[in-house]
Amino acid sequence: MVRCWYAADVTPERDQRSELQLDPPQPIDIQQVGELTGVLYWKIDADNYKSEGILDKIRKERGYSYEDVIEVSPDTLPNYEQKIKNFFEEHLHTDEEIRFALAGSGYFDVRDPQDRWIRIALEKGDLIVLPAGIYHRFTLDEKNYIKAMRLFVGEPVWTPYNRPADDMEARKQYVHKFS
Ligand SMILES: CSCCC(=O)/C(O)=C/O
Ligand SMILES: [Fe+2]
Repeated sequence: MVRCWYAADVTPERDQRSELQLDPPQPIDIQQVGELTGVLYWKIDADNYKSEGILDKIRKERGYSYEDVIEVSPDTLPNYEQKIKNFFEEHLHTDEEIRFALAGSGYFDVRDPQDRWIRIALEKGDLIVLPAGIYHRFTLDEKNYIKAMRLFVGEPVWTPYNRPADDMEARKQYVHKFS
């Protein structure tokens, strides 16, 4: 099962790629993360997802018509340094952010209703959906590699809106549901 915990701040001594555990650690399970934030989660067989059928069912039910694959590593991602920096700027999107880890791992951080960071350790086979309007960020972990499928309803829009974006309609709707 995907591991999640409340995360400490990044400091000069604690890199974004470290676990950022609190002292003492404050784990939280993904069901609770979902209740607090609206994040959805599924475990999928990443080696057999085509025959397994779970991904197809999710895709049909939620209307995900677009897919591509992103490989985040210094060797594979064009403009890597800038993209890594952008991914870790706290931001929101006007649509869901859907990521299915095919290989490797990384951390998605999402804000809870008290504005605390919850860290979600995405690994091979984890599929998460971040709702439109949720403040979040992404970083690789210390292994420095993830390959993920990106899904979308219709033509993809990847635009991040950095915090503060509280006046955006997507944010207002999100806050109305989860606060
Ligand atoms: C694991 S995919 C890289 C992160 C990303 O695409 C994104 O939009 C983060 O917010
Ligand atoms: Fe994002």
